[in-house]
Amino acid sequence: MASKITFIGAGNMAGAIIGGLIESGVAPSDITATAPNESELASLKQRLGVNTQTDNNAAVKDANVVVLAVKPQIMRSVCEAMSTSVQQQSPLVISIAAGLDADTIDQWLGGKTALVRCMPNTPSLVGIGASGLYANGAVSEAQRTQATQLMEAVGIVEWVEDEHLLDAVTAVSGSAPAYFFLMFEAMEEAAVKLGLPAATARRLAIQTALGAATMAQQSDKDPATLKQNVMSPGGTTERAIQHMEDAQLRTTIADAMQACADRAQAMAKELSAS
Ligand SMILES: NC(=O)C1=CN([C@@H]2O[C@H](COP(=O)(O)OP(=O)(O)OC[C@H]3O[C@@H](n4cnc5c(N)ncnc54)[C@H](O)[C@@H]3O)[C@@H](O)[C@H]2O)C=CC1
Ligand SMILES: O=C(O)[C@@H]1CCC=N1
Repeated sequence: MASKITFIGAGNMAGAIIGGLIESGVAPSDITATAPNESELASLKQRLGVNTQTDNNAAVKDANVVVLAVKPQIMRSVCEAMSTSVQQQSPLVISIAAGLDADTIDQWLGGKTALVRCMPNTPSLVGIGASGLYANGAVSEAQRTQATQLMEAVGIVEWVEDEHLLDAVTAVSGSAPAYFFLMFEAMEEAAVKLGLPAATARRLAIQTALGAATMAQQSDKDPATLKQNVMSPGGTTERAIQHMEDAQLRTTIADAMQACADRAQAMAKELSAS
């Protein structure tokens, strides 16, 4: 991928994607990251060897791809302050902000931007990311391929043709690593109550999640069948699963994902009106 890629913002998500890109073979010298804070940039430079810059406009010059990786709440001021540079350079712009719609960002950047909205997740850091992508009308086929290649370097990619579906992607993968981390916390706490040392419990729970995910990915059986295969009639798993069903775990998950997608929509409304 012989592109110069600039990340506007150098926080959790940018760091995860940059780490994954370098791991996949992208040269650190082809990557620039920006942030207002020199010390945040110094640690990124030391850790990953990328170029750093506190001036967003300078960082956009020479970039083929600009990834907007700041918090949604400051996206407007950041975009408006670099709109002239973006208009001059005409890079492919990829926004990873939750909620914010393509038309709003395009407007803040001065219009006619080739803009891809991407909803990634933090496992991109270890090359097992899952990203949803949406392109506006100004994105060429070559730029779509460029965005696919960039995000496939850190995981799997699914394109959506209806922009609103990115809110569903946020609910099922963007925010979802946190759901599984919560599950690890809860399982570790419960296992400690059952008498296991915390470190042992954590190791076993994480390895089990990894095993279940790998099986689900590699098997031709659906998750319901794989679950059934663990449940001996009258056995231990049946008791555990029955307890989860009785406690309406499915409803809790559905409600949480609905709340996630609703929040993305509400953020888009709040921020486009501000
Ligand atoms: N953290 C996650 O799991 C995910 C985050 N996202 C999206 O990624 C974006 C960034 O989120 P995080 O990385 O979690 O936030 P973060 O707070 O870790 O990073 C934000 C970065 O922006 C920098 N920044 C602040 N003002 C700036 C400016 N004027 N110019 C350049 N950089 C500036 C900060 O110094 C920091 O490096 C958000 O829009 C979020 O919706 C999307 C998917 C997953
Ligand atoms: O919580 C958030 O708003 C961001 C977007 C998806 C994951 N983290």
